[in-house]
Amino acid sequence: MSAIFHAGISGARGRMGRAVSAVLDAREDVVVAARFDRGETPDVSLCDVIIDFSTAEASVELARTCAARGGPALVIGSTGLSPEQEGEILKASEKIAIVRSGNFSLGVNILIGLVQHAAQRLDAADWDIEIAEAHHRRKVDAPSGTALMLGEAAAEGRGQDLPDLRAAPWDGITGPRPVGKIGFSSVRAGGIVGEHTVMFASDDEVLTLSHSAIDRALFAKGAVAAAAWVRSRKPGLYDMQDVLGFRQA
Ligand SMILES: NC(=O)C1=CN([C@@H]2O[C@H](COP(=O)(O)OP(=O)(O)OC[C@H]3O[C@@H](n4cnc5c(N)ncnc54)[C@H](OP(=O)(O)O)[C@@H]3O)[C@@H](O)[C@H]2O)C=CC1
Ligand SMILES: O=C(O)C1=N[C@H](C(=O)O)C[C@H](O)C1
Repeated sequence: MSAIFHAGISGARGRMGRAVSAVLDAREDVVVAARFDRGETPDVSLCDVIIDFSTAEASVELARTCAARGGPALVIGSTGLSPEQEGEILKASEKIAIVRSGNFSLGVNILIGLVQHAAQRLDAADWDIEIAEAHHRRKVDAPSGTALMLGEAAAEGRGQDLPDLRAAPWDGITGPRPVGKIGFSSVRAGGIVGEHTVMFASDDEVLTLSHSAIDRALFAKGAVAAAAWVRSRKPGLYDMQDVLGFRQA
């Protein structure tokens, strides 16, 4: 059995916080040293690593707090961060090790590689890319963090940055589709855990790559694996591609 470590849960009473709690409680090598939510000041000194599924603002605040004292390491799953907030996380990662990902599932992290591969090989002049996602009615951000990661992978495949390729939402008299843009669409309904589809469409054929999350325990298991991985890493900003060994140093 691996050495025991002390974990904290930020956003502990939320949907993901409860899922993470269940995964941690089932492990013999983890002591849950802190659980906290909105309005509670955590004693982060009790933890080797904190798993955070809360809000963009709360994640930035937590990263600042941990960076200021040189630890603990963080696993950040919150989505909907602005570019400025992403910059704050990057800054904190100069002092502490952080794994940040919009999706901790193995399937989505394989899908990212497939999307990049396809985008690299399918000529932007002929192939349009559309990313569609569906989530439960309580989700507050759109497009989902996963959809944006898939968009980044597609843009990378085309040798560009997503902000340069992201299409404005199709609504009203849009005119013809601009060549090479990446479109996004979102559905919010019922209890859908998480559906993502990347469509590559030419005049002659359509290639569709998709992923369905069946139980959010999936994300919790991935986040706990990331926590076990990151607690002994040097400061830096990592993602699930690093945790899963998909990115070579
Ligand atoms: N990366 C991934 O794989 C996944 C990411 N997510 C993302 O995780 C985040 C949380 O999702 P979910 O669990 O469904 O949302 P919930 O709203 O169910 O949970 C969020 C929790 O965070 C709490 N919170 C708010 N402010 C703070 C704070 N300052 N410090 C600590 N906790 C705080 C909330 O409290 P209160 O209710 O009082 O505001 C709530 O209990 C979202 O951004 C979501 O998109 C979700 C699933 C997977
Ligand atoms: O809010 C959720 O529920 C989810 N959020 C993540 C996202 O924004 O992609 C991951 C997952 O799809 C569930």
